[in-house]
Amino acid sequence: MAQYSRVRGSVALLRLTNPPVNALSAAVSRDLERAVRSACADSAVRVLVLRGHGGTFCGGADIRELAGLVDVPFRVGVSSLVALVDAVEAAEKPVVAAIEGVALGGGLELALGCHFRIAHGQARLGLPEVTLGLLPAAGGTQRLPRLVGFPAALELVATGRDVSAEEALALGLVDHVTDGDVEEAAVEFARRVADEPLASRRLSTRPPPRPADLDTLLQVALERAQRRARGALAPVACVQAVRAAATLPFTQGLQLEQELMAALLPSNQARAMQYCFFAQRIVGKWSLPGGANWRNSPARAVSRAAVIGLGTMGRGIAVSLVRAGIPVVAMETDEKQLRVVTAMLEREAAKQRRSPDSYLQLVQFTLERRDLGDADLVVEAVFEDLALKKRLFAELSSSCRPDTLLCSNTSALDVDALAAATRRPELVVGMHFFAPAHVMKLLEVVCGARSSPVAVATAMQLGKRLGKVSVAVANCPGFAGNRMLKPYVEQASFLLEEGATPQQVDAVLEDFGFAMGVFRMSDLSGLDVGWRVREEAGLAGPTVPPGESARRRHGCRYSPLADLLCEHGRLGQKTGRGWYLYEGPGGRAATPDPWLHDFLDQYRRRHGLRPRRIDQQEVLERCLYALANEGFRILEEGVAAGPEDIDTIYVLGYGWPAHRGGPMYHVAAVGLPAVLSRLEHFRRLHPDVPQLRPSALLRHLVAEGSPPISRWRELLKGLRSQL
Ligand SMILES: CCCCCCCCCCCCCC(=O)CC(=O)SCCNC(=O)CCNC(=O)[C@H](O)C(C)(C)COP(=O)(O)OP(=O)(O)OC[C@H]1O[C@@H](n2cnc3c(N)ncnc32)[C@H](O)[C@@H]1OP(=O)(O)O
Ligand SMILES: NC(=O)C1=CN([C@@H]2O[C@H](COP(=O)(O)OP(=O)(O)OC[C@H]3O[C@@H](n4cnc5c(N)ncnc54)[C@H](O)[C@@H]3O)[C@@H](O)[C@H]2O)C=CC1
Repeated sequence: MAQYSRVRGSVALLRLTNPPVNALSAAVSRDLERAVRSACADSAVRVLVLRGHGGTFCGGADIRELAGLVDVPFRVGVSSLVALVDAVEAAEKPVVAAIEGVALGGGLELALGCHFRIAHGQARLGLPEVTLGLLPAAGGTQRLPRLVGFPAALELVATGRDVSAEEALALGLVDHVTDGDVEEAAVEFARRVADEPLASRRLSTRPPPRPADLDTLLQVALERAQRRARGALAPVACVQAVRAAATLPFTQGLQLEQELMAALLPSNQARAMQYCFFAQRIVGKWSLPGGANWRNSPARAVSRAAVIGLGTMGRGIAVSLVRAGIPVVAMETDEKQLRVVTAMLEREAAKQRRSPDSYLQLVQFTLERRDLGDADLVVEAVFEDLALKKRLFAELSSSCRPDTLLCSNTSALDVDALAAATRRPELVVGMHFFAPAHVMKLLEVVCGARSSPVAVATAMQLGKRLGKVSVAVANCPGFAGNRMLKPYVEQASFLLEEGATPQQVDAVLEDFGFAMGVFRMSDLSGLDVGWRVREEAGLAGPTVPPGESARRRHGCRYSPLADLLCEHGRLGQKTGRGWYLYEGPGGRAATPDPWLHDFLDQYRRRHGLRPRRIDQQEVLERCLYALANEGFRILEEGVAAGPEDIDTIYVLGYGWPAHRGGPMYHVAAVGLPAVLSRLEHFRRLHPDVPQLRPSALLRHLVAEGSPPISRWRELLKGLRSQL
């Protein structure tokens, strides 16, 4: 909990202890407040040093208490932290925070209550509450602007971005950075400042920062927040609270901060985002049917990796590896790709404030496969062509060390088929990164039927080391994420056939919170990607059996609209036209295209389709429920271990708004009986669309009385599990 001991005579060392991240639960906050008061009352103590335990300062307020997951009366929980920070700031003896590991959320607010802050060079500091649907409500929104200035505070609070110790020092957030022992440095520092007057160090007493361009700063912050997460409440509340720091005296600002927090805490959005937080931790606790799991299966060390194919994906994967300090052999057949990667590494090094050489020296470019021999792990990212990949895996199996893991970044192909092409199927897994691979936080680890625990553990661990959230899924076409995308995209196309426009469908999805609607997203990725997949699957192009009607495939409804656009050379942004019109090839600004509207009219006339008015609710329900329904099938087949896995994949990989929790969380929040009834309704209207047939699992859950989503994982263990 919290205790204090005296070191070197007059310095009291207070230790905050609540493993693993020293979260400030109500009990811990109260305990620490008592320790602060005792140390202050000890006449032998002149100065206090406050540090954490286990290599970290503090990960913030206890999110389980905030989320109502543990039984602490809410007001007691939150008021203890506020009282603690106030007591620290009001102490008559200097308090020095010794920060290592992280000081996040309430942890940083506690440090802001201290009179001085020392940080270890590797520490990270931030106020990530906005990512939990909250705001820093232990004075953070009022004290931070008084310390680092209004613009920097506004940005940090509204985005939740954390900063390095180096940046914290530049901002004035910390007083000193050390690469040595942080406690030693803090004790030394404390002795130097023991007699300094404290008045100016109490941030609450500082005058409000008043930037001349306040209104512009606020406007820009609000616009950015809306662009990042349309409809999210917390970023707006964060901006309002920081505004108060500039416009109101401290106590009134604090009161507004707490009122805003009182409105956010019980909101559905905060619940959804806190669910996402815990979901992202649950997915790390993977298991395989044989009993191997995250606890009993150690990962193999990856001290050298290789990437094959440096196109859109491979270059991002190579950058991620280099950024994590892992030497990479990068292989290509097209020499000009090597120059692109070099430029990207230089840009990335500049962004991380590193010298270009520190990154470039970690990469060995090659056009020769024999140079891969020494890698611990290879990630293949060549064209999505099964024959090419199988050939490559067979060759790698001969040319790499016998214990080298062979991983594919395929987005949908059969990982077992790749494994079967090698003499080491147990060392083959899918590592499905998302574009751009050095930015997106998701990694789907595709466990083949013969993948060994060590292969899965190594891929999962490597993902974490690259700063990603790794989710284990079983092997099936499209795995979890892309498999669910298919019914979603199909429904959107059917809606166009029935009378909607791309901009209407996109507007509904963007209002729901997606950064981009389905058609804008398809234009961005390139319509030819899906076209090639459909051709391979016999749904489009020359492989369609002769005599098959344009709008039916394998006895089911099919929309050829996207194929027709591709045949017209409309591949999306890359060709300057797709579902929308762009300024030119590579353009980003989408405008509605009159050509497309004529094309849709003609198409409907040709197929005798009478356009009808389609309302927003139908667009949303058909797209999202079809997607979630496929999610239930994935769960019932054991392709994903629980709803948390699917929701994490969608929030981190597909732009599903975090304040809506994810597709499975969303349908649980809407109510499973209501979702079932709407799917049954749509199924009656569209009997030739199998994706609208409610899944057996959805029916089962409704029959079981719609248990809360937190219980689904346990219930699923009784079903067929591939994980
Ligand atoms: C009527 C109403 C009146 C209202 C009045 C309003 C008054 C308001 C009072 C003030 C309220 C206080 C407001 C506030 O400041 C709120 C906060 O501080 S919210 C918390 C902010 N902190 C964070 O968001 C940090 C979250 N954690 C992390 O980012 C990472 O965990 C961390 C970087 C710390 C460590 O990462 P890593 O080493 O990778 O470990 P894991 O992520 O796997 O975590 C390990 C383990 O720890 C659990 N955990 C982490 N952080 C917390 C936490 N803050 N609380 C509880 N538990 C935490 C995590 O879940 C893992 O446990 P599992 O069992 O594996 O899930
Ligand atoms: N583009 C995307 O958004 C995503 C793609 N993927 C998957 O990643 C893989 C790569 O896709 P992209 O990067 O988009 O393709 P890309 O076409 O941009 O790049 C492929 C690269 O592989 C190189 N290459 C081809 N054969 C090679 C060989 N034998 N040896 C070495 N290099 C070779 C090509 O020269 C090209 O530079 C595919 O399997 C794809 O399905 C996965 C997730 C997202």
